[in-house]
Amino acid sequence: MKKPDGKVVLLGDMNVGKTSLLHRYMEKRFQETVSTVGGAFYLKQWGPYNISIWDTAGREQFHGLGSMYCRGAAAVILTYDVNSLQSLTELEERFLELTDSASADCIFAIVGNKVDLSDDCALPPDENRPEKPVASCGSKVRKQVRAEDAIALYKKILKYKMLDEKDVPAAEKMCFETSAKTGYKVDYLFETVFDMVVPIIIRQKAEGLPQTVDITDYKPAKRTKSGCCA
Ligand SMILES: Nc1nc2c(ncn2[C@@H]2O[C@H](COP(=O)(O)OP(=O)(O)OP(=O)(O)O)[C@@H](O)[C@H]2O)c(=O)[nH]1
Ligand SMILES: [Mg+2]
Repeated sequence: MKKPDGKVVLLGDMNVGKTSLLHRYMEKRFQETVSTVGGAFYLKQWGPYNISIWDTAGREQFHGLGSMYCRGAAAVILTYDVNSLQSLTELEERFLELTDSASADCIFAIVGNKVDLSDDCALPPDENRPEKPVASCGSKVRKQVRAEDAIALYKKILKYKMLDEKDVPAAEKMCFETSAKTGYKVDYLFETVFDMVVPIIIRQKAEGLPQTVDITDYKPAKRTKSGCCA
């Protein structure tokens, strides 16, 4: 098997469409999925480099695996569902800390998937959205997460990582909206990220950093009261 030169990891809550995005990009089709168990990866040739793209499980019981998959990652694609504000909140509350093991110069992309289900009839900026029932907007439902919400999260990530806005790609460039179902902006997302990780791969190769996932790094998650893992 070819050895990967660099790693891109998809993270996000269950059901947001991580596996579907990867299928759409790699196989150019949308097919029914089953909820991911553990993780899986695809290898993508990008110019002279082989990039491994890791699909992770959003389900809580697999949460402990996330930081193992992120180890040394050149890019992390944080995925949410544009019709679920909670799925965006989860990125900050549950998934961001998993990226502590990623490369220090890791690229972050924030991706709102399932745009085919909603119309972008923008909400008034001061409307208190989460408590409101989903209103209809034309033939579709009204989108629950605005582009500005994703941009605000990107800026919080920079703060968390203690990065200066002027040293990293602009938030507007790194926040995407996609549909794995129709294929909308899926190629654009992955190919933008691949172009950005090439310099990181070159540096990692020069430093001789390994690009495999070491399962001995896995630390089982603590049990919570509900019996799930955290
Ligand atoms: N309408 C629509 N449905 C989607 C889209 N992407 C995924 N889905 C559906 O959403 C459900 C969950 O998709 P998955 O790709 O399995 O989600 P996941 O993030 O991989 O979930 P876990 O593996 O549990 O973490 C499936 O029924 C998909 O068919 C999309 O862009 N539009
Ligand atoms: Mg999945």
